[in-house]
Amino acid sequence: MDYKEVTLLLNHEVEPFIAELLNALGANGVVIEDSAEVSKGRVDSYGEIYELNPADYPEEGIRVKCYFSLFDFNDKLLRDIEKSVYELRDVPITTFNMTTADVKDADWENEWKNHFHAFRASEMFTVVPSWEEYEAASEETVITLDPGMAFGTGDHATTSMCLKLVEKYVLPGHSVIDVGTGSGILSIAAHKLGASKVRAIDLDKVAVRVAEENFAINHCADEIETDTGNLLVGETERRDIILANILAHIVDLMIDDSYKLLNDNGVFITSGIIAEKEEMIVNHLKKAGFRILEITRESGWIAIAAIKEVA
Ligand SMILES: C[S@@+](CC[C@H](N)C(=O)[O-])C[C@H]1O[C@@H](n2cnc3c(N)ncnc32)[C@H](O)[C@@H]1O
Repeated sequence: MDYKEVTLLLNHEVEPFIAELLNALGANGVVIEDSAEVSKGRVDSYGEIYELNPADYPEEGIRVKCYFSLFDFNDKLLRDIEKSVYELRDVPITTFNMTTADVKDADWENEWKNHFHAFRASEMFTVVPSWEEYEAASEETVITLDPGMAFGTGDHATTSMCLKLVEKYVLPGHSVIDVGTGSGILSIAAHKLGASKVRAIDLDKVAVRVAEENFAINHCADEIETDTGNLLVGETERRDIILANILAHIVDLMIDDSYKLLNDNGVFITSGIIAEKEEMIVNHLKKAGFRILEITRESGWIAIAAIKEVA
């Protein structure tokens, strides 16, 4: 299928909100190019700086590319994007520019590849694109990924915060369900940590296919169960760990079911929550019976680990 690419130039303050906003309007994928990345540089495990190509990044602010199928695209959509950006509460809009272009499906898949290089995502895990040669140091555990059209290269703040929490709370023998698995990255991490049973589900059929491909690349296709599914609807098996990196208003819908489906002392690890929604989610978690173990924060996003504590 061919897509319409919508490119937005925006000031930095919009960054924590723009992916959620565009996803809510039906975007099939969002890529954010941040001018600050060029000056930051990236370090791989040998201490070499990745040379980022400045031509791939805007001179200032952020460039956001998102993709809509031709069925969903029309002039009203562009007006809705502009209106939603200007309606963001407490965010000054000092730069706004929007252009569109036609892209072939294959071009969009390749767009990821310009921005995705091997990187250390947590103390233990290094995420490596499937098309890149990488020699891991002895202390690194590699997750090999081709995210294709699914979310989850690991370098989004929400994914990397979840990975760190997965590394901390998933223990050998645990049973895990990964709701909104995307590329499958968190399930692969849980498996590599010794989880004995992992189930990865996503509402999006394409994401489930991509996750299955990534499980195969990481030699764990036979050990991780996959399915399409809407949150925890229809799930009956109790788990030690529930993972959900989705969006605050969606996570909110699964808090009570998560509590019911966790074993005693089981942990719910969740992200995709913008800082402004922290209070709402924390209050709901506590009301459901959870105790908050920790909250981590990065780039305007938060991640939470909460325990179903039984005295
Ligand atoms: C932000 S991505 C997270 C991907 C990956 N788990 C990660 O941490 O990088 C959210 C995923 O949740 C899926 N999703 C959204 N709503 C869902 C729902 N109601 N039930 C299951 N999955 C859902 C999306 O299709 C997407 O793949």
